[in-house]
Amino acid sequence: VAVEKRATCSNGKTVSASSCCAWFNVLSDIQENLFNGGQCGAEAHESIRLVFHDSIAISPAMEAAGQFGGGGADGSIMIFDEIETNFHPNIGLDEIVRLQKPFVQKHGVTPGDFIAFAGAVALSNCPGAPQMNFFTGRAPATQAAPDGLVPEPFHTVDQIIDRVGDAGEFDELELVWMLSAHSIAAANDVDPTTQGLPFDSTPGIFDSQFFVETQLAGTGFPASANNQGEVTSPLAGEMRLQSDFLIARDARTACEWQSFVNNQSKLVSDFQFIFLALTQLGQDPTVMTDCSDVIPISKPAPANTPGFSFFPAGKTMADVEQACAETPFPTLSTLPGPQTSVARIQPPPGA
Ligand code: HEM
Ligand SMILES: [Ca+2]
Ligand SMILES: [Ca+2]
Repeated sequence: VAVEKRATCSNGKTVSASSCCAWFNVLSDIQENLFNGGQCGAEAHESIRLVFHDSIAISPAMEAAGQFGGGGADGSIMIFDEIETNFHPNIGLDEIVRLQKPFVQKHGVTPGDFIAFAGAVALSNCPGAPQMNFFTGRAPATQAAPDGLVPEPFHTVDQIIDRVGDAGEFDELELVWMLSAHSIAAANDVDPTTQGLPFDSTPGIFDSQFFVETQLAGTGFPASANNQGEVTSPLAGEMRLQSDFLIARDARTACEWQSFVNNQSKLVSDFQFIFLALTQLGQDPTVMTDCSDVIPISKPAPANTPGFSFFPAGKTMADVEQACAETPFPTLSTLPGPQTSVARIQPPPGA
């Protein structure tokens, strides 16, 4: 096997292989024309969710039973979008697939590589995110993934632990790591009446507020009540998924959940690891090319949130539903002022 040497691209940047250089053109194109000038907005959030829903659809258990179990991070969700975006857990992803497709065609890259790339670039736009990795080499999927492999917010903790265990031999701690993505997330379809309801009070920042706020006692729904997979949240305007509520309180996962509170460096290193693993599901990493040099250095967390967690205004330790039996919940300060409502995320035009 010929080992490619480090190469210098026409923009003067050094990369691990000359084949990586073409991705700089993709980068500037999507930063400008998909992510609205490098924002951590709805398009970035949806591009990150798309990585998960493309990659997690792989099942060695189904293969062992003689059925096709999906190809993981293979771009199937874009190539067979007419099939996969109609699966119930993929609701709403037709929109980001439609927005991404023209870039795939224009730049002549594979859908699987593009989805992983867009996800890594999207994360780099969210202050506080890890330095993201990106490897190329995903051949186009030849079959749609089967239905039933993507976790739903109304699934039990057992179901979700089993699913990620099957997909990538991920354990329950790694499940918690991957859910850090819900720190930069909102729901458009869980509540059919209202779009863009964030999962934490800082949906534009990759921080640990998701892990703090999911531990607070629920008080109400941000919009309509009794939606499948939704439970009450502690803040006006905030959406809480039943699955996040349960995983935050399950004896197998609660201490790992709490471990991210006030610990940005653990959050960052665990997510950097698990995101790369997700983007390599179903692929052989030893034959992929490391183009991580193309991904921008992530924006630092803003000065007013220096990696530390806080209680939202009006909330204190008394609101914490302590679930980790071994370690007390960290002492946090409360943001000053009256309780505020979490602002909705503007969906992309035409969504
Ligand atoms: C494992 C169990 C998981 C469940 C049950 C789950 C469920 C959901 C649901 C129901 C939504 C709202 C969708 C909508 O109504 O628009 C959502 C949003 C999101 N999820 Fe997850 N998710 C899980 C794991 C993950 C993982 C591992 C990632 C990424 C690594 C991820 C990334 C996201 C993102 C970024 C959004 C926000 C999308 C947006 O703002 O438009 N999720 N998730
Ligand atoms: Ca796939
Ligand atoms: Ca956040």
